[in-house]
Amino acid sequence: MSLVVSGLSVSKSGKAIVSDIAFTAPTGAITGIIGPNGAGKSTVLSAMLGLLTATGSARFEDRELPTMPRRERARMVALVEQSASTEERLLVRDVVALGRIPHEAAWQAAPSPEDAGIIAMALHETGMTAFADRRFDTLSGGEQQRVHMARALAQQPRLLLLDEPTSHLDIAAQLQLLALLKRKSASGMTVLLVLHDLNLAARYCEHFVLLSQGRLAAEGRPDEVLTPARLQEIYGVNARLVRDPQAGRPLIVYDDADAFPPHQIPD
Ligand SMILES: Nc1ncnc2c1ncn2[C@@H]1O[C@H](COP(=O)(O)OP(=O)(O)OP(=O)(O)O)[C@@H](O)[C@H]1O
Repeated sequence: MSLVVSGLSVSKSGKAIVSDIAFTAPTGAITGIIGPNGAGKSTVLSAMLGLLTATGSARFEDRELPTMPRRERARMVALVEQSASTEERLLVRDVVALGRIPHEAAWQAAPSPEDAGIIAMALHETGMTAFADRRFDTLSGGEQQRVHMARALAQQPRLLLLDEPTSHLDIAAQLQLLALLKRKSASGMTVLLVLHDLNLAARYCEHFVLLSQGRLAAEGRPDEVLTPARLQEIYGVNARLVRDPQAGRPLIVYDDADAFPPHQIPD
């Protein structure tokens, strides 16, 4: 069943952060939420889960996500945040085991054999098996990001939300992660992810949701959403679109950018 978002609005400090966002993320597909810095992408993910005060609707499997009881929702939806806080003194396998908590009985002291198998599989799928007995705070940024992914997989969600999950990953790890998400979506998981790399997004996402200044700017297939005119209007970049001869997906070739406008020059 698709994720259907409608009329989603968030205000903070009296200012509209996102307004009247509406889109549909199809089941068994990867939907990419794209848009410039500050467009409202992370805000939309948080609002969909009721993690901040919002109006509007985010429905999945006939349930209203923002108002669902947290534990019940965690059996259905996992979120990999941009910078997740983690109990740093835990071992990697214990961080991943946190993903099983929504599924455990209240009295359960340790993971069941079934849970242990699911945790081992999540470590394997993210290439983190060899790190299982390392302390989380000794890992590199990219390794930590993979552990957060493993924790989300251990949750066995039917809807997986990811906020810039590749930001710390080298190119091989980025491709491996996206291929993993592709397999998950092909087996029925609905995947929604925020990505800044538009070429990578166009390669792996079937559906795009483009945000700009807190509003929905476009929604549809990557080749429908990514046009040179839109890239100029929304990102302020000059680009040409060509087609990847093998994958058949759109490829963006960027022209050189102008220097930073004065207000963006770092101190
Ligand atoms: N408390 C607040 N008061 C005013 N503005 C805020 C507040 N919190 C967030 N914002 C603004 O809301 C906008 C949307 O933020 P959000 O993190 O959702 O953007 P984003 O699209 O995820 O950006 P990025 O790509 O940089 O991660 C930003 O311009 C941010 O500065």
